[in-house]
Parts: sequence; C-alpha cells; structure tokens
Amino acid sequence: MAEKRTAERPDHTGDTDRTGPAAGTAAAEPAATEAAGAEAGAAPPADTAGAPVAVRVRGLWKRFGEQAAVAGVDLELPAGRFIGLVGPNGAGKTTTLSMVTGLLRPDAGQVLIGGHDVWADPVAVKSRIGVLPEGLRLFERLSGRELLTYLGRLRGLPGEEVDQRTTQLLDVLGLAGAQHKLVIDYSTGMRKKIGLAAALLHNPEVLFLDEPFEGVDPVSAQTIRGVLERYTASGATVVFSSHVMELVESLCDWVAVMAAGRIRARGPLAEVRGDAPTLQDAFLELVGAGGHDAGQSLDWLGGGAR
Ligand SMILES: Nc1ncnc2c1ncn2[C@@H]1O[C@H](COP(=O)(O)OP(=O)(O)OP(=O)(O)O)[C@@H](O)[C@H]1O
Repeated sequence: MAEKRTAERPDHTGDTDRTGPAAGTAAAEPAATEAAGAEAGAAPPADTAGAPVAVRVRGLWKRFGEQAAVAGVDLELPAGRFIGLVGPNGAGKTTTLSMVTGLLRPDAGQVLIGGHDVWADPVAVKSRIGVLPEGLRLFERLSGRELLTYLGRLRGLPGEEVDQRTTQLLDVLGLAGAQHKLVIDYSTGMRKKIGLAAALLHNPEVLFLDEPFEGVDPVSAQTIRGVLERYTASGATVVFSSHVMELVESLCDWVAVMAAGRIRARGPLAEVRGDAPTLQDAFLELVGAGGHDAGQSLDWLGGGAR
C-alpha cells in the first residue's frame, strides 16, 4: 500500500541537513533494484510540515543475511511530540530504533538528532538522548540507587545533582522502597522503571522507549504516563514503540506505522487514523491484515473429536 499522507504535504524549506550518507555509516548502498522499490532516490518526506525536527532519518537500511529488516526508511520526527512507532511483529521497529540510537550500525543511511549525526558525532548525540531499549541490560549487582548514581556520574552530572535527581526519580516511579535492593532482584516492571529513570536522569532532549509499558502494572503505567506527559509538555520528544494500539492512541499525538521494514504511514494521529473508527482499524488496513486467516483454518482446535 502506498504511504498514506505525506505526498500531500508541502516541502519543508527549513530542511538543510539532508546530506548524503554519513562518513561514519558503514556499508555500501544496497542494490539499486531494492533501493528503487523503497524510497531511496525519491524526494525526502516532509513529515513535520515546518515544525522543528527532533530526529531526521534518511535512507536507512539493515539486512540480516538475505532479509532486509529495515528497507529504506526516511522519516522526520517532530520535536515536542509524543510519537508512537507501531507495526506488527518483525516489522523492523526494534532494528530501526537500535540504529537511530546508535546501538546498531546501519548498512546505509543517515540519522541526525538535534542536527548531529548519530555515527559521525556519537558523543554529541548520546548526551541529547535517553534510551530504554528492548531487553535492557543493567548492572545487576548494583542497587537501584547505586545504578542511577553511577550512570549520573558517567553522564558528567555533579554528585549533588545526581543525588537529588535520583531521589526524586525513585520516589516518583515508586521505587524508593526498593532503592537499596540489588537490580538482579527487581521484577520485570521494576526493571522497566529503573531503566526509565536511568534514561531520564540527564534530562535528554529525545527519549526513545522500546515497549516501555511491557510488564508494568496499571498503577505504575499511569505514573510513567504522567512523567512522560510532563516531559513532552516541556518541549522534549518521546519516541516509543508498542503493539498496544489503545495505548498508542491514548498517549501519542503523532505516529509512524511500519511493516516489512518500511514506513507505511506517518503523521499526526488523527490523520493516520483517517476515517477508521480506531487506530487499530487503520493499522490493520495499513499493514494489510484485513484478509488474514484469524484461525479459521484450525478446524481441529477446540471441542469435538480429539
Ligand atoms: N540480530 C538479528 N539477526 C537476524 N535477524 C534479525 C536480527 N534482529 C532482527 N532480525 C529480523 O529482522 C526483522 C525485524 O525485527 P525487529 O526486531 O526489528 O522487529 P520488531 O518490529 O521490533 O518486532 P517485534 O514487534 O516482534 O519486537 C525480523 O524478521 C527479525 O527476525
């Protein structure tokens, strides 16, 4: 299916950062046939309609063997928004976020955050972003407080400031009672919350969260929501991936829908949803799941003859 809306958008004249692939990007451009099938070579998208851009992605590719996990992603994410990256299993969300945050080197393409190239200028980028990746690895033998203190000092924050922010974050996220417990003994939800605290500690401009609500109870989810809403209200940007459409619909004001390594639609939530009653319906239509066999072929499953 063609991209849903961006073609109608006016060109973004303030977009001066669109240079070719960075010197720091690793491999050569993918084969011309593949690039032609995606967006490479086409005019870059004008996603943000003149709004300040927090993250600019150009021609991003990643292959694993024969498979193109990310197949020519061009994307501009507007600053100060709550942005949802949604897509079915295996769509390429994690691979994209890993490349955007400097955790995985792309085969081709460029990512700019605050105008800095993620691969050519990693220190400048890493001071501006916070990341809560999928399968977060933590220093398990530190307590929650020790972990935050250590990471805060690594970020170059003064000790007193780290202490104060650590106390506040532990308190707001409901971890004050567990601050002296070793991280290895934290539950899944507690790990998400300490990971979020670590990602927020240096007050980044852009926060990337891969499935931040997975394993988090409803009370904690509400707390996290509050923290993130306050954060975006101050002009910062949140980019998060999720499968839970209701959550994306209730939290995000801007979404990008990804399937088979490509962006299928992007823009303000209401525009991407279009005439569909819910984002879930729009999503199913966009990713072509409408005619999918929802288990009817499993006629042996359930009651009756065994
Ligand atoms: N390290 C890897 N080696 C080989 N294939 C990989 C690797 N990482 C991802 N892939 C493949 O790339 C594709 C995209 O995976 P990715 O994890 O980015 O998708 P996703 O949209 O985050 O999926 P999910 O919602 O299920 O987490 C998948 O087909 C996956 O099997």
